[in-house]
Amino acid sequence: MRLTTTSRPRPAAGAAGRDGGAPPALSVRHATVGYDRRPVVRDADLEVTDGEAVALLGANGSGKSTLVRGILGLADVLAGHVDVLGEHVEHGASAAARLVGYVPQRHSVSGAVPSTAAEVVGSGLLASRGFWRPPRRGDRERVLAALDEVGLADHTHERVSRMSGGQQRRVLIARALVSDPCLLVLDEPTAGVDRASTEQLVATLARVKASGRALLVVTHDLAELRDVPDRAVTLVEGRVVEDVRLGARTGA
Ligand SMILES: Nc1ncnc2c1ncn2[C@@H]1O[C@H](COP(=O)(O)OP(=O)(O)OP(=O)(O)O)[C@@H](O)[C@H]1O
Repeated sequence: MRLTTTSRPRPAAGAAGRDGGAPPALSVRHATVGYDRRPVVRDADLEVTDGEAVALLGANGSGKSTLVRGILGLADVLAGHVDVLGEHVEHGASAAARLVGYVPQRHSVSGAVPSTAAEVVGSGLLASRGFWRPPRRGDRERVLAALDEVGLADHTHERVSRMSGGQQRRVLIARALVSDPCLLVLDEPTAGVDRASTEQLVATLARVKASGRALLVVTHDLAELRDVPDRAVTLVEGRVVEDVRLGARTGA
């Protein structure tokens, strides 16, 4: 039984887009992002629309994580704008937590925690809603739909610590999807994952994109993502030096 649909209703939007239509999932305009007033990323422009996937490339220390932290409201936007679905993202503000799903780099689930896949995914609802709020009707269905979206509907009650690294990564993607974000940001989703699991992860990302969500994927290995990214944006020393549309690629 499929619990997800292929076209998602948009959550309530903020301001209209620049052409007066619906705002893009992510709009970064002339943004300078850094820490303690020290700029790391300067004058960056980046837009990701619904159903579009963008790969974010750059050498170590080029500022990829800092830009992502700016989008998540975890680093200071010192100048310019970062808008998610037309809502300004400010350091510490809650808009990003509601509208952006985030899958951190090399995150796996501790073997010491005897949680099931459903419990880990359910924790994503607490994070986006606030720990003090009571469970809502429909939470169980949301968890099942998120697990279905990543192809793990048959693993709901399985201990995550017993799953493969690739499956654990997909559980974490489901945790990021459970609050129905318009934008999913992933930091090196295929790093440290074997080839077969990478194929499944890439298929999962293709499905998430087909559902209409926007994807921003930080990666060192564009080829590994096959045909998922529509564009590649490259950072060098904190500046966006290239934003190119990618043609259909056949992969290796
Ligand atoms: N929390 C922080 N406080 C102060 N400076 C930071 C912080 N995090 C990163 N930096 C600095 O920002 C610069 C860019 O780092 P960042 O982690 O954004 O690069 P990156 O492209 O993501 O690198 P990598 O590929 O190695 O993860 C570096 O000079 C780093 O020292």
